[in-house]
Amino acid sequence: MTDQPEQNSPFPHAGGTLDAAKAAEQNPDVEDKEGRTDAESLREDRAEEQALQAEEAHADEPGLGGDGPQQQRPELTPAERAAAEKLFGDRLEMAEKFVDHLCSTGIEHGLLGPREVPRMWSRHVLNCAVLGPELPADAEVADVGSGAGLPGIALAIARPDVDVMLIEPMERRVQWMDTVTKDLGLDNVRLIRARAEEAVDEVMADVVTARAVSALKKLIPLTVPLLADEGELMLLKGRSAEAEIDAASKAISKHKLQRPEVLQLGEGLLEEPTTVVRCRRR
Ligand SMILES: C[S@@+](CC[C@H](N)C(=O)[O-])C[C@H]1O[C@@H](n2cnc3c(N)ncnc32)[C@H](O)[C@@H]1O
Repeated sequence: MTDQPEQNSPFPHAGGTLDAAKAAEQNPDVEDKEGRTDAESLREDRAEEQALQAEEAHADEPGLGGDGPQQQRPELTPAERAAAEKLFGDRLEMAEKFVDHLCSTGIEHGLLGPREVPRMWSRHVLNCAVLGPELPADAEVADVGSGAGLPGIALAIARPDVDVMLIEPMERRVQWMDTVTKDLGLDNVRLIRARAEEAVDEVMADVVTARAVSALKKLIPLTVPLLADEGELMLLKGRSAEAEIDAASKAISKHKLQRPEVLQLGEGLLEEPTTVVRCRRR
């Protein structure tokens, strides 16, 4: 999860259950709704499961950013400062403290790559915070695959009226977010250590967000079950947004969603606007 916010995570899928595994082994040629055979689907699930375990095992190893000198928070450029003041208001100091954590322990723990430090504001924190003004008043927000708290912590800082559930399966990342949110004194967040698919019974959100977790065709089945009836998905994406929507057409119709909208947020505020895919139920 180092460099590219728009890069797709290799480990978003639920992982096969034992029953699914048995079924796949017995019926290797049966196709699922996405046209994959059970055996292909199982292989893909296992690869994703292994990738998640491998990433967990190596997340805190030296060499992922912890070896070098401690990195410092980059200065805000005048344009970034104007955006940060607008988005964070009187919580700008809290946002600065969050950036301090990202640039120090966040890098040391391998949550972001060291090359991200100079662009921590523009490409990560401001890029996520531009979603803030789009959230309904007092909304319940669920951020799936929060990792280093992006976008979840940035949104909780920008919008003190909303409650943000930070859903993340990897223990070290959850511990890091726990330390950081306590240090910031951020009281409108709740940490849920789980995969999205395990959190279905305890989450019913007005807005579900995710950044760099998975391509849309896999992200939709993970996130829609966490939505309240009138809720909406706000998924941060990159240039691939339209192509991902096309590739997700079966998931969109299966989950009874309207055709997603692609929004460009932060135009005139950020050097590069943030692409967000918004989906609502039909
Ligand atoms: C590439 S990181 C992105 C982290 C953060 N959203 C960001 O933009 O910096 C992907 C994160 O998604 C988490 N993840 C993967 N599969 C998930 C699932 N099924 N449910 C919830 N989180 C998941 C991973 O543990 C990882 O922290």
